[in-house]
Amino acid sequence: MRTIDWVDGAVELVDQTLLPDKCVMLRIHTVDQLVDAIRRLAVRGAPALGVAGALGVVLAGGDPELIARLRAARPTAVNLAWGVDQVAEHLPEGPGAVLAAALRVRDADIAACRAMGERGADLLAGDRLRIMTVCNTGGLAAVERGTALGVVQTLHERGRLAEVLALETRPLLQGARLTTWELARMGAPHRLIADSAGPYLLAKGEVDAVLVGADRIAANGDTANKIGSYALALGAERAGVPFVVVAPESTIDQNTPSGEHIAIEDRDEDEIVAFRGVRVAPEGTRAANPAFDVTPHDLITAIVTDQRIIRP
Ligand SMILES: CSC[C@@H](O)[C@@H](O)C(=O)COP(=O)(O)O
Repeated sequence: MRTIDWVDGAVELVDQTLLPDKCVMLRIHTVDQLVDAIRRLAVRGAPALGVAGALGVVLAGGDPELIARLRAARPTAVNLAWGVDQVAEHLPEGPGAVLAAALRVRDADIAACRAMGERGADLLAGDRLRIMTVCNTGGLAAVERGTALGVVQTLHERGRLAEVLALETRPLLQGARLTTWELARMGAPHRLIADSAGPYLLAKGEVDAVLVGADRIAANGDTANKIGSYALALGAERAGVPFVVVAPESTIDQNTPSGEHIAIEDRDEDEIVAFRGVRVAPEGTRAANPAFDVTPHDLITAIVTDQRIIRP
């Protein structure tokens, strides 16, 4: 199954808001529909957003206003703007060239994820690895295989995975809803943990490596990823556990010198005070909802890309 693809003249994508209860494909015909799907996280995860941006330019039919709106639908994952730009530069060559460029972005993601899986699994030492991860970085965050969870998949295929400890990833529960769903489909052993249990389990020696994805990697290696990643990086350093970022080269933003320049998406307060329409805090409670945090490069053991290993 592909998370996102171009099928019979439209974008098709898995509506991730409905998982794990239902696996429903959405057909997207307009940029407005695509921007809505991106904002409400029906499609999400940096590599999948890159492909959404690329395919969205085909839907935009050269309209610069639509392209600008698509490019800005979410601010933190650089892949979205990157995917748009990869395709938009072919607009003068006509619709055939635009579609071909968009499909190249899709195919490049499939190849990049496979390469990251291999390189990441080669990097990690040990035969029975216990991996901790946050958010969802699997096939649902890309096209076919994921980034950090792509490494987990490769380890599992090689018979080297003991267990995954997956953080539930408040407030939208990408870990509880999506990562567990993917790990179960892979047949990979896993347990779900509360986000706040991460550093404690690291301190107890229950983890061999922390693997996370990235939404934007600044030129100095500072890395924006799902909120909670920074706490894991601090816990991992204290426990002497490798903290490894797995992301395609397209997530590295050479135009952003360091983490303090990365725009962090602030999402709706309702996502914190309620879940799926059920209020969990007293009425009128205010909330802060940064969707990402920044892990400074000195806490990162290695960045595994589709082309190389960087030690920031
Ligand atoms: C391979 S996905 C890398 C990141 O995009 C992922 O870790 C993440 O933070 C996704 O956040 P989301 O808000 O679900 O789009």
